[in-house]
Amino acid sequence: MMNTPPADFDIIFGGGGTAACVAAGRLAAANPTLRILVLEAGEHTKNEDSHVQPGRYFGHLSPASTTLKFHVGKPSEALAGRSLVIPSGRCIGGGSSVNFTMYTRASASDYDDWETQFKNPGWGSQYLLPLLRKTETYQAQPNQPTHGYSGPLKVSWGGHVTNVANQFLEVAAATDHNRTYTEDANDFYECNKYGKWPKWIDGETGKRSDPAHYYIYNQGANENLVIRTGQQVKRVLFEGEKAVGLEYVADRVLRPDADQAPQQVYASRLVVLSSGAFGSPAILERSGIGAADLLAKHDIPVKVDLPAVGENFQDHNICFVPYQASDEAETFDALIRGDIAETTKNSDLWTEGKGLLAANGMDAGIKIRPITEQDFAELGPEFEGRWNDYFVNAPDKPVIWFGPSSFLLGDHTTAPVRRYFSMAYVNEYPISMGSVHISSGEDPHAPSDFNPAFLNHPADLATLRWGYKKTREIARRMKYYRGEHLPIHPNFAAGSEALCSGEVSGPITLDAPRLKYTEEDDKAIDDFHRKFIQTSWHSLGTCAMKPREEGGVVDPRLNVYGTTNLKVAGDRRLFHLSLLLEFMPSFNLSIPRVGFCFLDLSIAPANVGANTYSSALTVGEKAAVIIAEDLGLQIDGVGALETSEQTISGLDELVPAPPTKTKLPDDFAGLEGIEGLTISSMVNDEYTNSKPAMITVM
Ligand SMILES: Cc1cc2nc3c(=O)[nH]c(=O)nc-3n(C[C@H](O)[C@H](O)[C@H](O)COP(=O)(O)OP(=O)(O)OC[C@H]3O[C@@H](n4cnc5c(N)ncnc54)[C@H](O)[C@@H]3O)c2cc1C
Repeated sequence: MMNTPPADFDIIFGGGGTAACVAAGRLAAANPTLRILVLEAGEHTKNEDSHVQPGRYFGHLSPASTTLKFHVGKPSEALAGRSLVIPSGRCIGGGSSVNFTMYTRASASDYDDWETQFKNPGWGSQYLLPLLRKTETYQAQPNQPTHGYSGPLKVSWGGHVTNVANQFLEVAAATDHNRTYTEDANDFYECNKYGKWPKWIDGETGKRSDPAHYYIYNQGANENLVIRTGQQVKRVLFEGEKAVGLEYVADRVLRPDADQAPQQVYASRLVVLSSGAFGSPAILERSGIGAADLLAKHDIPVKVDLPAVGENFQDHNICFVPYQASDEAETFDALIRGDIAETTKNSDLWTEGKGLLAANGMDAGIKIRPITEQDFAELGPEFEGRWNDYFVNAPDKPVIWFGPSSFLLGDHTTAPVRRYFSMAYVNEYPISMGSVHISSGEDPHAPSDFNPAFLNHPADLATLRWGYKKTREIARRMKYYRGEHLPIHPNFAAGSEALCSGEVSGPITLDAPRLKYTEEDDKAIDDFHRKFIQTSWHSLGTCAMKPREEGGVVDPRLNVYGTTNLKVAGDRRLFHLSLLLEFMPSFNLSIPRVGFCFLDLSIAPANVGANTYSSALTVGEKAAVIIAEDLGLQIDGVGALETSEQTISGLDELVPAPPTKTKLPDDFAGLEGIEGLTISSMVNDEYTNSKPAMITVM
């Protein structure tokens, strides 16, 4: 038995992303004497324009970005030989500090499945809805029963809703007589209603609503809450079966010249892994927790043979199909190209909480399910089984989400300089599932052995085919429509009725007949999806919360199977805690104990039919409850989070400033030629290790 050095902290978080910021922030607010360390691979985000101005999210997608980590999948026949590249957030706040700020909630039945199908008591919708409400102040609309009105994160329509979105809604209303409009398309329960789309943006200040700023940076005066950036967690340190600390090394992207000697840090009460769907399984495997044969391959002594670690990888498949737009369309394209006048104008507007930098260009949409015979015919026989097995008895689950985006999400260096809008459609519950594992037992910077497994099932293609056809009919009728952007559309055969048109003078009439697609046309659409489908940036599921014998890695208390944990025996039930949290008690510390648990979207046992930020926040809130109870902390009122803008200061245990200009980070070695990585590359991106500069303000 090793002699564990004295602990420097009560709780250590390995990974400082979305869920970690929420849980660490809640615990610190509840008891400021709790010594909490957050170790994060990426950089600080505090008050950086590239993070707080939501409209700059494109910049993070640049191949030179240091705020994303790019995970390169194996080449796949299902993707026409492509290697899909899937990024994840890599900074304080993780995905929430770089994402598109789309506010989309899961369906209630998604969480009910987590509870009943995957046997996780306390994780059903009735327990999580109070936590969803607790995260938010819903500025978009008053008095909605399923929304919250006093949480730290603001939700609004953003600083500008484009006329493209309004046109989309008008055409949908005029042509889709089977579906209606709603003011709240995210009420948690309903599908098949068109609506404006809210954002995680403060409607008054125009700022991004992220837990980095509103759960962590606003507690800058608390010296017991320590954030260390530029640190790669290598593995968990154990004393027997008990997790006692973390080993970490300097991050090579942020600190390329730093000594790589491993350092150790110890916790007196809890070690938390919160490194996301890619980071958390990798840390577990390097710690000897994973499939025994895989660990043996990398010379890692087996601590727990847990074959499900790194399996069950899920995401959503998305396609942004671009259309040429007339000059009247309000779009982000000039901003993305770095146009100085446009950037200056919108920077000025942002100071008043208005304009495109206070928005995201995705202002309308629908969670849609098939209704008509034509819908089912377009979805075809490949989808029939999926419909009957999965969707038919879950009326709140959308088959796809679709909506307009006021930009071309593609390479603006090769596209003609003009305005574009796109139709985005997302397969909300792909059947195909992948895996992510380590490729080295020692080097935490080594690329992962990653199989995204997109489009391995024919029903996934059928769903997307429906998305293409439905959205194209709306796009062609919108008054700003000026033809398809041919490089990113299916290559229909000459003579096909479906042939794309390129430049046109205007839209077709609202009552024009719908296009008819032949089998050959459908094949062209499938080929197109194999070539162009991409990630929705919604990775999850790789350390699934399920029974161990059913492929689980963590139990419903977020403890890793086979390690000593803090499971509280007895009769305290989670729903009592959820109710208590409504009133946010404060904590009293009791017996020091050490444990090990998990907290990020890697725990999701199954997919959610939505963008995933909202679920990550909820996992963070739920984890705060569980940790408080497991540590024997008494909850008798939880400290409120100070959300005033003035309090965002302090917490400055910063790494040295990153170098201003270096070669591409290691993540990118050999990636230059990979299709998909150029998506959203910016005109003015320099290969720097500083903030990616998508939009320059001169
Ligand atoms: C580009 C992008 C756009 C998105 N757009 C939207 C959107 O518009 N709406 C929406 O709802 N969702 C969106 N998402 C998804 C959403 O942001 C994520 O689902 C969510 O942030 C996941 O939270 P998490 O806590 O599980 O992990 P993350 O937030 O990814 O946090 C994990 C953290 O761990 C760190 N880490 C990893 N490995 C290590 C290690 N070894 N050592 C130390 N630190 C480590 C990472 O750097 C990261 O900061 C988007 C995501 C991305 C990446």
